[in-house]
Amino acid sequence: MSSSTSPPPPPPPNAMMGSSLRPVTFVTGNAKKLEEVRAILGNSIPFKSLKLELPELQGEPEEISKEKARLAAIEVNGPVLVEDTCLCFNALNGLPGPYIKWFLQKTGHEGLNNLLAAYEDKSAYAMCVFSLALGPSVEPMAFVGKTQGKIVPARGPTDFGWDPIFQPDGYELTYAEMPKEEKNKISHRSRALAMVRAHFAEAGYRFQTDG
Ligand SMILES: O=c1nc[nH]c2c1ncn2[C@H]1C[C@H](O)[C@@H](COP(=O)(O)OP(=O)(O)OP(=O)(O)O)O1
Ligand SMILES: [Mg+2]
Repeated sequence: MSSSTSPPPPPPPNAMMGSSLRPVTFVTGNAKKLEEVRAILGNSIPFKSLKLELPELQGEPEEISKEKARLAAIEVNGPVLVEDTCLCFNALNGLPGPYIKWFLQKTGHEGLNNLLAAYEDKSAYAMCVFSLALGPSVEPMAFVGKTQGKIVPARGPTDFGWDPIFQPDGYELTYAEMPKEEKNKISHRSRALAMVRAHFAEAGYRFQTDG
């Protein structure tokens, strides 16, 4: 059956599609994270950055990351991207997980190895949860990337967190010993950013140009 009036157009796949967004601001207090995000994203997603240490909830990694995004979106009053990084020991059912920053600060690389001394299983995974909030009143979306590996006595440069004690599966080198480009190919961060990128491509956001 045909009708004389055409049906209403289907709703856009994303409510923000076609509207002009300000560029996304990546909010972090960690310069090394920012360096990696820049190297991994290149020109694929236009973004600015803001150095800000946001308060972090306790809880499950995804909720911690999303809450960070909510707070960042209020600060920036626009679209934001944040991430929270976990280092999870399988023998400890995923701990230290999101609390790795404090464990690292208080016990150092050696203390982190000692935590596993009582266990045969030294396996671990690095995890990054990026959260994107399009604005202060929009529910954040989370994107997770993981890299499996094991915890080893520290080897390599000590300029970025727990890189010297994490040896990804399939490598004889720790993250710290690997050339940066190699880490960025296989890292928890690059895997999560691949999902962020796919989302941007799919949602078709348009960004305001300056001015
Ligand atoms: O690829 C990494 N390789 C080695 N170490 C890493 C990596 N990525 C984060 N890290 C460290 C930084 C911090 O000690 C903890 C995560 O805590 P996390 O709250 O996500 O980071 P942060 O407070 O430094 O920066 P932010 O302002 O974005 O929250 O693991
Ligand atoms: Mg933090």
